[in-house]
Amino acid sequence: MTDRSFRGGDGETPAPALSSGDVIAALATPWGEGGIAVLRLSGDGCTALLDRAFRGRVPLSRTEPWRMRHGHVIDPEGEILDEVLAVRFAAPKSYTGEESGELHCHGGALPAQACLDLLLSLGARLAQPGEFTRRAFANGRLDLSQAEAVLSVIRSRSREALTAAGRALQGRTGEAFRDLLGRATDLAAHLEALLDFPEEEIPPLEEGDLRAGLRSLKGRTEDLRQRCLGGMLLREGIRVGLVGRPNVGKSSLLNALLQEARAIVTPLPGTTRDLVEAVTTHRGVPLRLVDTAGIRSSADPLEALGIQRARRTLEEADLRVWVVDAGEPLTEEDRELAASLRGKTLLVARNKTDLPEAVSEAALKALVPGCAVCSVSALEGVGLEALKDRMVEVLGGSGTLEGALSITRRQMEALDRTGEALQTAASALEASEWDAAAACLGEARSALAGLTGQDPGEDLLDRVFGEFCIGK
Ligand SMILES: Nc1nc2c(c(=O)[nH]1)N(C=O)[C@@H](CNc1ccc(C(=O)N[C@@H](CCC(=O)O)C(=O)O)cc1)CN2
Ligand SMILES: Nc1nc2c(ncn2[C@@H]2O[C@H](COP(=O)(O)OP(=O)(O)OP(=O)(O)O)[C@@H](O)[C@H]2O)c(=O)[nH]1
Ligand SMILES: [Mg+2]
Repeated sequence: MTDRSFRGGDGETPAPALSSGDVIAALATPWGEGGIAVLRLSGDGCTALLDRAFRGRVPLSRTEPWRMRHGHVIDPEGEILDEVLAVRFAAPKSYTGEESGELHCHGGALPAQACLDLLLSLGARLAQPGEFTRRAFANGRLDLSQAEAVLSVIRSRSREALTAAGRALQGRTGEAFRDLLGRATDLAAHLEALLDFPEEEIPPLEEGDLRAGLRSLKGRTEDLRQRCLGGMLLREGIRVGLVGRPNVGKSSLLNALLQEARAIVTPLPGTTRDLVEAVTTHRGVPLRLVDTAGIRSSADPLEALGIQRARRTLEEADLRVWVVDAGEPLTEEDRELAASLRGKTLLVARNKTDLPEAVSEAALKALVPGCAVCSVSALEGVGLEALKDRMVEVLGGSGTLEGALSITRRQMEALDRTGEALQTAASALEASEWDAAAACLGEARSALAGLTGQDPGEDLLDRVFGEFCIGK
């Protein structure tokens, strides 16, 4: 058999010299019991390294790449560590774009650990979090938004989120970013050319063109922002605080929204003390609902602590649902709470609409102007779908989530910066302040360049890939 000379690490075959740190290895599947555990390697020389650990009918290096082979992983003493399948990828046709390989071991922490230890002892280095994907990025296999999308795919919590992440992984987001950057660059070049004119001689026609170009760029940026906002919602979800005075039915509403008796409900005001959190998914958007203690002034120290937490949730949530009892006239507590909610992202849930009406929608709209009021009955399960629709809409998932593109918070911030810079540029242009307009356009371009990942700094890459798990 041809594989005899490839008996790995038995002292007969000297290890090929590896430049240190070139070959990375890691477990690509979770630790613990499972069907299969996949170890992956990447870097120049990883096939030679695998030859010393894997014994099949023929050495892996002599097999056709991209085809699975059966064999055993053998330690330096000749002991079989596991029966495995192995595959090699020839550069550049691999995930990382480098020479790569995989060992598919029996699932379970021990076989995988033993095989990984062997690979490390043979000269591989344990990969850092996200290092495979980082190498794929460095080798131009993925752009930065695709790399970030890998994580979104992994973390998707709904089919809709997976679709949005899949679009980004296919490169849709990167394309859109590059398109905007290209247009911004054209505009900047146009503007620079005009700056060479003495001020009074700028042709009015050119000026009109420039304004129109900027308007269209702003429009495109806003469209993209909407699609990305949808993606953000699908990826990150919304933290929704259910707040209100005691006994209005916050816990009942939580339970009704979850269709599960999660929180304790009693007719006594002051039932809920601690925060009760639970997630439900609506139109693909994870809604993290937080039930809180009814807010009132209380002498009970325990209740007071709960109320403190309720107030903190009120401050920190992405969205507050102010729950009101429609069957009882508004109290001073209601009015105080309404005042403290003013200016925040808010929905009103007019609960207990199965009872004779004491509080009308109009009265609430007058109390919190511009705020949507949803009439519901937690008891009878009325109006809950509409309430959930509104939760998603209020945070910008209006229109459709259909064309949503998954992006990260980092990307969303850069897109926001782009929009703001374009807005300022437009105002400057209207006022014929050319230099200011050029500066703002420059800002927009640098924000977009951060998005397309052209020339990213090490710290940015550390931040992006540091979130990944080892082996991705
Ligand atoms: N076993 C295994 N499953 C996996 C991965 C992997 O690396 N290994 N992936 C990784 O995370 C994902 C799939 N992504 C991948 C993307 C490109 C290539 C690749 O080798 N592309 C080459 C060769 C294609 C070919 O066979 O011709 C290319 O595009 O040139 C592999 C995986 C999910 N499933
Ligand atoms: N008729 C009617 N009663 C409701 C409705 N929702 C809740 N209730 C009742 O109102 C009372 C208080 O409900 P909870 O859900 O405990 O109210 P809460 O706002 O969580 O109260 P605290 O935890 O004390 O702040 C209970 O008796 C519920 O059965 C509703 O839609 N209609
Ligand atoms: Mg409660």
